[in-house]
Amino acid sequence: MEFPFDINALFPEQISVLDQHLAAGRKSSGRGDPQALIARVIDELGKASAKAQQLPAPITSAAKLQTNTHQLYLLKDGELNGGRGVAVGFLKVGYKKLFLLDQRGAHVETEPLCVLDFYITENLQRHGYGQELFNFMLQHKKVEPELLAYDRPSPKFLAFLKKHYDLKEGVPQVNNFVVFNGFFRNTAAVPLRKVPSRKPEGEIKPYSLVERDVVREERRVLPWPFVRPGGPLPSPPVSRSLSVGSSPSRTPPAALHAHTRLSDNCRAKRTSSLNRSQFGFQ
Ligand SMILES: CC(=O)SCCNC(=O)CCNC(=O)[C@H](O)C(C)(C)COP(=O)(O)OP(=O)(O)OC[C@H]1O[C@@H](n2cnc3c(N)ncnc32)[C@H](O)[C@@H]1OP(=O)(O)O
Repeated sequence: MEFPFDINALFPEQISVLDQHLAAGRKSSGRGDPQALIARVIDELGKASAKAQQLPAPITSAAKLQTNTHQLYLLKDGELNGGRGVAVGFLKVGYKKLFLLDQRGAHVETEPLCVLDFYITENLQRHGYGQELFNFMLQHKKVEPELLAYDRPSPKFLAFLKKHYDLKEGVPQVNNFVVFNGFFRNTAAVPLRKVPSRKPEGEIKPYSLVERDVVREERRVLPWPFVRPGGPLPSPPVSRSLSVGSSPSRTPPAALHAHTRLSDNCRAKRTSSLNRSQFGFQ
């Protein structure tokens, strides 16, 4: 995604880790307030992500980032757009308190790191950028992919997780999050924040109200999947499957460190692909 200002001046690193302060490590050498320009990049990427996922409104924006404790990894390609750089995409993660079901169907109260939003601009998808961004986050957060919770992953994202990290056996949940088999097997290594068993009433909702749900709340009276008295079961808000891999079959857990083994492949693929697709950026 191109912008009418110098992306390289705004984001000195190939991947910038942004939080509520909207600072990317260096003051812009161009015109304008760096924070406002960073906000503009986040807002445009957030809008494009929502459109790609057919969400009614963006779940990622500068304003939302400023009022949460989420982290947003922003990937640029500094060589494109005549050396001014382009914003390639972003990955947003954050901790969420969740009730999850383990393989035996028992409720587990957790606070895992969750993947909340993930987007690579359309014309750069399937070039390895997504894997580069995801691997960076895994290393930055020191976490393995099966130890994360995924907020309503799209079909493309599920294909991505299966291909790159061998994540395919999901543990069925009643909320919108997807976790994979290794999530519960490796709880010793999970950056789970153990939540005290006794919580004030209502602090944790049986149905986790997250950003995607807040968007939906603006259009609905009752949150899915609760049924209106006497009414039919409402449909999910978007036409994406809400859980995956409910097969009872058990396969060996995904090999740890798969992402590091694959990172070289992803770079090689992207480099060759880029030669065919460096035109027509939005
Ligand atoms: C919790 C959430 O954030 S859910 C929302 C996820 N985001 C979206 O769905 C937005 C649109 N999609 C995208 O932005 C991207 O496709 C991402 C972020 C899912 C993946 O980023 P990419 O740069 O495309 O991934 P990368 O190139 O590293 O890996 C490619 C693999 O991802 C999967 N993938 C990517 N695009 C597609 C697609 N159009 N159809 C099917 N699978 C896809 C495939 O497994 C693909 O491997 P393949 O080309 O050999 O089939």
